[in-house]
Amino acid sequence: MIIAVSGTPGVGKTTVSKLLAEKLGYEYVNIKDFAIARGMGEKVGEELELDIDELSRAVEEELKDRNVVLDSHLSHLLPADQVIILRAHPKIVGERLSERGYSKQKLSENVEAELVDVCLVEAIEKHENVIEVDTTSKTPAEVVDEILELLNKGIRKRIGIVDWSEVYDEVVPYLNLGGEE
Ligand SMILES: Nc1ncnc2c1ncn2[C@@H]1O[C@H](COP(=O)(O)OP(=O)(O)OP(=O)(O)O)[C@@H](O)[C@H]1O
Repeated sequence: MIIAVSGTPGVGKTTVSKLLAEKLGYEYVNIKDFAIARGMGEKVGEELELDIDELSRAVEEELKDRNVVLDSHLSHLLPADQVIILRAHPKIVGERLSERGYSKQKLSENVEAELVDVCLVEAIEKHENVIEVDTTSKTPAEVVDEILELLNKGIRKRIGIVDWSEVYDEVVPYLNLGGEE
């Protein structure tokens, strides 16, 4: 069983993926490490540009018969039996990515992506089994318990639980509306 945990950078994918894998007794797979170990991808500045088709083939070939939790903001684009899309208030995403020293442009791109549901929309275009979880004001353990409760009830699809358009004004400070670098 492949469970893909995805979402905007900074929503808590790695934290939740590791705890979810531990609770399920699944292998934790960081997709970036998986790709690098196989000589995939091309360094573009700080980023590793990955070929999704090549990555999908490798995941399909190597992981399809194993119980794994895939951790990446790209994992919803890969072959998976279940996709978990983590959400967080865009202000939280902004605060966390600011602490990492993201440029104003990169910060704005990611906050906007969370604001307009980019990962969720991409996930439901590709997968039927998509569970969306709002991590705002929840501990990682509470998030994992919520995921396990849904899966144990046989719920494979639960989306449409956040609408950040209502908080747009709160995140304007993180949006690079002036086009600064
Ligand atoms: N539920 C939570 N409550 C409070 N803090 C959290 C929670 N989940 C994650 N964090 C914190 O938020 C930061 C980002 O978490 P994490 O690295 O797991 O996010 P990510 O989505 O994997 O980011 P990236 O995609 O950049 O790797 C970390 O400092 C982590 O400790």
